[in-house]
Amino acid sequence: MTERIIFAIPKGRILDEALPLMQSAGIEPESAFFDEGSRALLFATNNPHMSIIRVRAFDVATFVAHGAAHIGIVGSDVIDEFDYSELYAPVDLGIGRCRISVAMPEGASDPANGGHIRVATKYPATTSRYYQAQGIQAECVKLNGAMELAPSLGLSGRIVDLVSSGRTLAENGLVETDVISQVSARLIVNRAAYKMMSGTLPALVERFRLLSGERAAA
Ligand SMILES: Nc1ncnc2c1ncn2[C@@H]1O[C@H](COP(=O)(O)OP(=O)(O)OP(=O)(O)O)[C@@H](O)[C@H]1O
Ligand SMILES: O=P(O)(O)OC[C@H]1O[C@H](OP(=O)(O)OP(=O)(O)O)[C@H](O)[C@@H]1O
Repeated sequence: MTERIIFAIPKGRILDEALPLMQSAGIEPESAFFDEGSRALLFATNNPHMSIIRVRAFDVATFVAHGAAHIGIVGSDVIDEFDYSELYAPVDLGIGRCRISVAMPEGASDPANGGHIRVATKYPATTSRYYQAQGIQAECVKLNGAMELAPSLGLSGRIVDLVSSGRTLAENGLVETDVISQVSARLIVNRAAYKMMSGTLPALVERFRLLSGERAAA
C-alpha cells in the first residue's frame, strides 16, 4: 500500500516561487488551492497519494519535525531558529533569497552595557547564539513583525530581521550593521518518514535536487 504524503508549504512570500518549482516536479494542487475565498487548509493534488497543507512559515518546520507532514518547503532562517533534530534539509531550492541581519538607527551606537544588549526580533534563538559567540548577552524582545519600529519607539537598541532589497530598513531610518547569515528556501523532510516511506520520499527529494541543480546551472 502507498502511504499518503503530506507536503507542507508556507503561505507567505516563498509560495509564489515555490509553486512553479512544484509544478516542474509534477505536483499540481487542486483548483481550490488557488481560490482566495476558500478557507480550506488541506488540498488534494494531481497525485492521489499526495496532499498539500498551506501553513505559516514557522509552522511548516513544526509540522514536518513532528511527522504530521512528511516533506515541506521553508526558509533556512526558520530551520536555523528551531534547530529541530528530526528535520533533514537535503536540498537548497535557491528561492526566497535574503539575509538575516542586525540593524540599528542611522548614526546611533548601541554599546553592550556590561556585556548586555536588547534586541527586537522574530529570531531569538539565532540572535542569542550569534551574540553569545561574541561574549555578549542578548536580551531578545520577541516580535512577529514590524521589528523596524522597535528602536525609534525605545523598545530596543537594535533589531535582527530579514533583509532583501534593504528598502524596509531605509524607509524606517535603520542601517544594516552586520549580516548574521545568508538565507534561502530548503526542501525539508522528516527523518523517520524518509526511512519509512522509502518507496516515495527519496525519489521525490531526488526530483527536487535535480530541478534545483538544473536551476542553479541555468
Ligand atoms: N524580503 C524577503 N526576501 C526574500 N525572502 C524573504 C523575505 N522575507 C522573508 N523571506 C523568506 O520568506 C519566509 C516567509 O516570510 P514571510 O515574510 O512571507 O512570512 P511572514 O509574514 O513572516 O510569516 P507569518 O505570517 O507566517 O508569520 C521567511 O522565513 C524567509 O525565508
Ligand atoms: O529588505 P526588504 O526587501 O525591504 O525586505 C525585508 C522585509 O521583508 C520581510 O517582511 P515581509 O515583507 O515579508 O513582511 P512581514 O513584516 O509580514 O514579515 C522582512 O521581515 C522585512 O521587513
